[in-house]
Amino acid sequence: MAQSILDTMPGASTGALVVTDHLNFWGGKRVKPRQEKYLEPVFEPATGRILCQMVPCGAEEVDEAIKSAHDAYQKWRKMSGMERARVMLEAARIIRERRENIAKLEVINNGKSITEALVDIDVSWQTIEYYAGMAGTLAGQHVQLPGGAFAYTRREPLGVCAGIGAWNYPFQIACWKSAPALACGNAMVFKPSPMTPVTAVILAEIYKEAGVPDGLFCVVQGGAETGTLLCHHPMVAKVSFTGSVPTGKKVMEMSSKTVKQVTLELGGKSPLIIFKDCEMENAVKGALMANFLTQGQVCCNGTRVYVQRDILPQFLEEVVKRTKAIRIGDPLLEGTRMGALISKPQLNKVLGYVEGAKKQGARVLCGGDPYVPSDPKLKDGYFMSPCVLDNCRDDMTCCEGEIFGQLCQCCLSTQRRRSSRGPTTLPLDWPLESYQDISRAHRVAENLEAGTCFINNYNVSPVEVPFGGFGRENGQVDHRVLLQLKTVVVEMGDVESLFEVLLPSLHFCSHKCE
Ligand SMILES: NC(=O)C1=CN([C@@H]2O[C@H](COP(=O)(O)OP(=O)(O)OC[C@H]3O[C@@H](n4cnc5c(N)ncnc54)[C@H](O)[C@@H]3O)[C@@H](O)[C@H]2O)C=CC1
Repeated sequence: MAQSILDTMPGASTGALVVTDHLNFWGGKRVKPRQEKYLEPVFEPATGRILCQMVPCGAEEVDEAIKSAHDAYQKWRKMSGMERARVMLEAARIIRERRENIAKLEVINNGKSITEALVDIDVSWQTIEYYAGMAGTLAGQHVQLPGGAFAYTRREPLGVCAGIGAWNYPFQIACWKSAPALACGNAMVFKPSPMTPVTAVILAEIYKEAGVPDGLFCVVQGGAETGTLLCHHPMVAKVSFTGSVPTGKKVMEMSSKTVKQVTLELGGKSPLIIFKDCEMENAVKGALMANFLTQGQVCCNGTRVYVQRDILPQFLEEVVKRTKAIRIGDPLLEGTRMGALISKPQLNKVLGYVEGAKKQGARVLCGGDPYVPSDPKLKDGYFMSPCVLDNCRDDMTCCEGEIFGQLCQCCLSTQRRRSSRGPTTLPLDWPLESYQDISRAHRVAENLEAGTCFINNYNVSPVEVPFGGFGRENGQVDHRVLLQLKTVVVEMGDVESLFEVLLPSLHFCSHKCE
């Protein structure tokens, strides 16, 4: 049982946990996978050891989960917003109470530092709390019409929503997707990334414990094939996806076949602009926050850093000094600030970008190498020293695509040009502007084509604020795409028919003919 996994967490250490519990969840319980011949190993990034086996769900299992979610939806949708809110607040409370144990499990599966994982879990329960607060406020409109007639609109749930998650924020993404969906009266079948299958099922158990109807939040494990089954299933009303741009396009295309609504949270390649009137200490801190969270595996990171010429040497010196001081190692230790990348292929991909950047003329100011921590149990982990590049140009490979690693995040694209680059071709842009001249800050924000602009900070995403570059999650916008509007028109008098005038003559005529 998940509870027992969480119970073992207080004494958990890196390199010791093996997860053998079933990772699917529907009908209110964990479900044994049926396609065991297709099992895929899931690795603990800090050690390279096998943590568990993920068995993808096939068509029959996906169908069963969706039907279980649909049954729960029939009960949940009839509850008032306040009733739903109470259950959700209880779920938020349980998560808060178990935050440390959930965070530890997340670290073991994902490789990020415990300091960051704790923030993720806090953001998770806050998201559920926020949308619980909104559940009771969802209301339609009343419109008065002539002659005492009126119309009203009802804001109704869509039905069963599918959530497809990425591996960089496994538990948080499951909460970001489920909290607004459930608050609006929907059910959700969630598919985590096959690389991080462990914590979504903990969320399913917590929702159940809090009192949702059995099946309301289901978890199906798997990769592209299972995701495809969700996108094609006729009983799924909406797909909310987080991941890469190419997969997002496929999700949109598949969902269009059965006219499902879609929310896409995709990758990006955001710029970070540092003006010479910045407060240097904050600009440097902002650059680190923009580049190194979750080992650089964050879709909104500010990876292309444009610094005005006058302050460039000082800026680089400070950034390099602090980057070298980042403590890398066992992600479960309190003092660690950088853990391991998600997988060996991801590590190799990022190292490949470093080599490519060097060949194209970038200068490595620090890092960019595989890192072997002194603790022998971490020798096969996917660690890399965070890297700062100088002399980058927009046409370099490292400045074009999303890298998702410590190179990308510290790829200082410090071009000696006067103008800062315009929007990227990717759908996601979160530019940072760091300066003290606040009127310039607003002028630049107005003229950037971007989903979000941070002024004098970076990667600050409280749940109250809409997040995204293509689709939007959080804040007061998310729930609108999780509800459908039904208009009800009510007549209080007699029916006026346009055809009524013809009737007397017709009647007269037939009478005469008789
Ligand atoms: N926006 C974000 O937060 C994230 C962006 N990414 C970007 O994506 C890159 C690759 O990461 P992946 O995890 O491989 O992303 P991905 O886009 O391949 O996978 C994301 C999710 O979609 C599922 N999926 C894959 N193919 C599918 C299909 N045909 N139909 C339905 N679902 C499908 C995956 O199983 C996973 O749950 C990263 O290097 C990064 O650039 C990755 C994670 C998060």
